[in-house]
Amino acid sequence: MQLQARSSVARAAPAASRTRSVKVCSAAHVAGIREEAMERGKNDPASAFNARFVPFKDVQQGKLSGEEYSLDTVVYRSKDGGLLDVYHDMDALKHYDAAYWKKQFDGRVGTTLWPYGSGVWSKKEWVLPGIGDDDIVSMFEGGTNLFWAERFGREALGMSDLWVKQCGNSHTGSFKDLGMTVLVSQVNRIRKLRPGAISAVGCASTGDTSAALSAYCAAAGIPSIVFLPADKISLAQLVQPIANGALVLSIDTDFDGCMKLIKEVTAETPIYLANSMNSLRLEGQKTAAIEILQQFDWQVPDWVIIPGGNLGNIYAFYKGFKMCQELGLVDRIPRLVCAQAANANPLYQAFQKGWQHYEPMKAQTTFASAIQIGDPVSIDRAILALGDANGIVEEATEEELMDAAARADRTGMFNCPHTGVALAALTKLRDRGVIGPNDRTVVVSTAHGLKFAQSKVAYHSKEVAGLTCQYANPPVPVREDLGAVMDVLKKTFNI
Ligand SMILES: Cc1ncc(COP(=O)(O)O)c(C=O)c1O
Ligand SMILES: N[C@@H](CCOP(=O)(O)O)C(=O)O
Repeated sequence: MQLQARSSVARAAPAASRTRSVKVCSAAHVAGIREEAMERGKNDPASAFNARFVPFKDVQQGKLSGEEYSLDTVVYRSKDGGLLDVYHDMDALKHYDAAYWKKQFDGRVGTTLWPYGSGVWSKKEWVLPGIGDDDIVSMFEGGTNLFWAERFGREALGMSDLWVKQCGNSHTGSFKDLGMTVLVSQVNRIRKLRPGAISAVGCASTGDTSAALSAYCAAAGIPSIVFLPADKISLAQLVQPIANGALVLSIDTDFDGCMKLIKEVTAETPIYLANSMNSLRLEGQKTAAIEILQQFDWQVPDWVIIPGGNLGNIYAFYKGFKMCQELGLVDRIPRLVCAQAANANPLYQAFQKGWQHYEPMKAQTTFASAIQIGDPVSIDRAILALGDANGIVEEATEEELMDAAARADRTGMFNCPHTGVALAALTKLRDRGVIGPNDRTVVVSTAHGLKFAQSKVAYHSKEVAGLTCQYANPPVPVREDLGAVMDVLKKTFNI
């Protein structure tokens, strides 16, 4: 749909400035927030924009084939079985200039105005423009800190401009919240439009998608089902969907086996698929890229390094950067690095072969358990993203990823093993001189380290077979005796 007339839409002031800021915390006011959002929605400028599903192949070929689906349709694949993409009416968005969008997005930071206080929904016009504010299920996700890794950059890598985007500082402890707010909001809308169309929402997971899905569904009162590979996820991740009341199936297979099963189940039942094969998820995840640019005052970093497993997120970041470029907010996009565990590295293998040959693999056990994936659903999306962003794929062994996480922890972080994979990839690219000492570089931290306490404890206890654990810092057992305590202090600090 084209924007009718610029003047008619432009007359409406931005929603954030038209409506009083609602500083509300108590449950008694919640109905008020939703009513106000509904009222505001009647002339919401976002409704002048339009997004729909198109075949991903059309995006690859840069040409629309005419096959398209409303976002209210339950569909995950194009007619030829390929992936879909959410396609935005860019001409409509272009009716507003870059200054308008920057002002709009910047003006919503930190607000409690529903739903714009969310880092995702603060970009609503670029995400799901057609959804009513009242249908949105949000925890005010996003808005995560961009940590200047000053000491780690300087001491470990000789870098001056290294940053870590802390996507794990989020409601369920990973970046998955960004995509799940979008998917569950759209499910909420479809269930209101067509009761019975979706009876529950399901996913296969290595632990983070399941945590986010179960939390957002629980908030909305929607049943959720998660397929987990038995004994292959952390205890913290296992307990998350259990606590949120999801139906948890612990299946005697790996993630790829769970993914195969959930695809079959969702093809045959009114259970809606919540994995990133469903491109709605990526619309939320792409806002992390936009947020990084915003946090740098719309200056473009040289490199962004992202750990990759099912490979939806690397494409989501690319899409976020690309939209900012196409709409004139920035003049280029950063170079992207996808970092994989050496034990689960099908993308790395294909990159090594110059993209001439790709083969799924049986992923081996890795401490980076959330990316223990051998048959990534978004392989084509990742290849497109890396091709256009002059990208690189790097890998990290178990020792490299655990050491990198532990070493960076010593400078004030608390990294999950997947962030360790990205930090190890960065270390290798610095060693080879690919990334320069003054290059502005962002490492995307995808989950909170507290979800992976078990493996961190094992590392610091030097209990990992085959690893030297050179940055281990085991606790010192001491008797309840001042002399004994003083002995340890004197030895450690030479006092
Ligand atoms: C913590 C964590 N990091 C990285 C990833 C990789 O993201 P993607 O599957 O989108 O490549 C995942 C999930 O796969 C994850 O849970
Ligand atoms: N790491 C993921 C794996 C599934 O990825 P998805 O983005 O396709 O849902 C998880 O936490 O389950």
